[in-house]
Amino acid sequence: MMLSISPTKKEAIHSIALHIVSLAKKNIAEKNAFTLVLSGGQTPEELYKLLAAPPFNEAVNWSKVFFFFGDERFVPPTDEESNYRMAAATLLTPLQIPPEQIFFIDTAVAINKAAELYQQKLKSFFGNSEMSFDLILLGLGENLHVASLFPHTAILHDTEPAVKAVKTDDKNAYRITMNAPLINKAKCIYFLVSGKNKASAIRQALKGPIDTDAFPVQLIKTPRVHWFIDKDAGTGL
Ligand SMILES: O=C1O[C@H](COP(=O)(O)O)[C@@H](O)[C@H](O)[C@H]1O
Repeated sequence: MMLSISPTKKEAIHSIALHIVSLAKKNIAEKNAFTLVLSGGQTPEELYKLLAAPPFNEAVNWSKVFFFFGDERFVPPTDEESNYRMAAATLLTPLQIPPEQIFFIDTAVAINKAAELYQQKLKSFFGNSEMSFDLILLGLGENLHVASLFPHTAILHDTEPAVKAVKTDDKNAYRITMNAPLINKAKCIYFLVSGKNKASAIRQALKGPIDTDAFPVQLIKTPRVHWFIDKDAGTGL
């Protein structure tokens, strides 16, 4: 595990953007493609805007990047709460990414069907290769949820990689998410977390007693995890 603490949110975002660009270039040079799983919520908005603006928009051959979503709220793609809507507005549309490179979670069907269809989409993208993304971006909720893996939900006990529908106590109660076994298969995982309101969650995640039912983020435990946080979020470390 690596931990980078920047003085401000702006600097944490700049640092993660540089790492994303470098990883994208490396993967594109080696295998002519880069698979990137986007996180939702509010924290990554500024990161996505930065990546879509000079000089970052010119630093990567974006035609070789394939975009996926780690989780989605079960709302229409036009809804304020849609993770897809946020990523499209801040990153995908400004970069003019064509639809063939965007693997979004279709919320126009019944929720269990939506999860099943997304899993099928991922399986057919990877074909005979292992379903392992080059980079998964993640955030952290104040209640230590990650993607849509919420405390005390059945999905936390999954042992096989999958995409599932979940019901939570959160205001966006119905969601679709990659589970921890699938996330942990990624070649790289970057967390972006900022703000004093996340300090206690970060402390529990990194220094707290292990209790994955209460603190789902602790399920993400490959050595290939890099945390990018600002000083405020790191207050309790
Ligand atoms: O609901 C969600 O929350 C987490 C954290 O979001 P943030 O706004 O507190 O950064 C996010 O990573 C996840 O994708 C999203 O669906």
